[in-house]
Amino acid sequence: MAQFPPLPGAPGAPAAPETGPALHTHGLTRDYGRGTGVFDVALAVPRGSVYGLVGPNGAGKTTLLSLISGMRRADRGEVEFGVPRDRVAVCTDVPEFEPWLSAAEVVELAGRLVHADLRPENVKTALHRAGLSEAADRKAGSFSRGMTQRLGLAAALVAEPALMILDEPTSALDPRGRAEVLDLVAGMRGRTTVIFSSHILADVQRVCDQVGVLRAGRMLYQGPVAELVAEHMRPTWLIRVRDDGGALLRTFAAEDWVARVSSIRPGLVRVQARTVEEGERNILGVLDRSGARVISVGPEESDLESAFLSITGAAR
Ligand SMILES: Nc1ncnc2c1ncn2[C@@H]1O[C@H](COP(=O)(O)OP(=O)(O)OP(=O)(O)O)[C@@H](O)[C@H]1O
Repeated sequence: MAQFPPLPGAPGAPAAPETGPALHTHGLTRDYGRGTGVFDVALAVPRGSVYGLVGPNGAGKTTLLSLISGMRRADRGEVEFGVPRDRVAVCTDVPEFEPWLSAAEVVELAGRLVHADLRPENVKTALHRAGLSEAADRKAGSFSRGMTQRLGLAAALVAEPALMILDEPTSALDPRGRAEVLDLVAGMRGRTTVIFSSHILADVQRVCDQVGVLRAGRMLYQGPVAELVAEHMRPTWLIRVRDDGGALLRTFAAEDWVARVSSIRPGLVRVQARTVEEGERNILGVLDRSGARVISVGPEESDLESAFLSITGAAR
């Protein structure tokens, strides 16, 4: 049985501290059997951060967020909020609303659950931030999946939460909608703590400062995105040349410090050294001796995607 401490903000509970993590869990476990579920998860979400929860399909992201938000029960472990419980907002990946309510009514209802004195401006602002001003009077039942997802965000935003838990908030959105929602999330940094799950690692890299990598229900890495990317920096360079690059490729292949060389497309060669140092010491000398007409040469940027693939054991 899960041992939950009294929720901060609940009657009789101590006042929430203003420092320390906005959310943390200890030993959080939900075992569905046959190795699935989440196991011993110690999540730590720093106050004011934007925390991305990533992992392959079935890693346990939705389960973990549901345990935190109380929608599912843990077998064991603890969830501790560092913010008042009534300032935590949750938005599921497929939010559902009464189809006969207008978007404004949905948001107003959500807001009044928390603030009895909610003002019409609060509803307007939330709809505006979620990009739904034009659709305020339309029935929720007529909304596309992307608009429904935005409505979920508006309903979560209206009471100005201190912590937002968002499960795949951009999954149903087109590229423009995704960019808008990511900007919205990025704009909350420092004021509102946000934890969101996503499959799209470029999105996470763009807006998150913290990341948690789940695989098979276990947390493989948790910490700053920048650190994870730097740890997995690969000693790889991209070289653009005027010709098709075939001769250069053969030249690099004969070098003993080169671990791998490949042609990405005509005129673009990728060279992977055994170490950063060997690459930095040798690459320009080889280019010089080769006589190739070099347009550009530079390190291949490491990104969250390559770090993720490395950490979860998949080869690129
Ligand atoms: N209620 C349940 N009963 C039994 N097994 C479940 C239940 N819910 C989820 N699972 C299993 O637990 C694992 C984790 O599922 P979960 O939905 O939490 O993963 P996820 O990381 O959110 O996946 P996705 O990225 O595909 O949405 C999966 O193997 C899933 O089939």
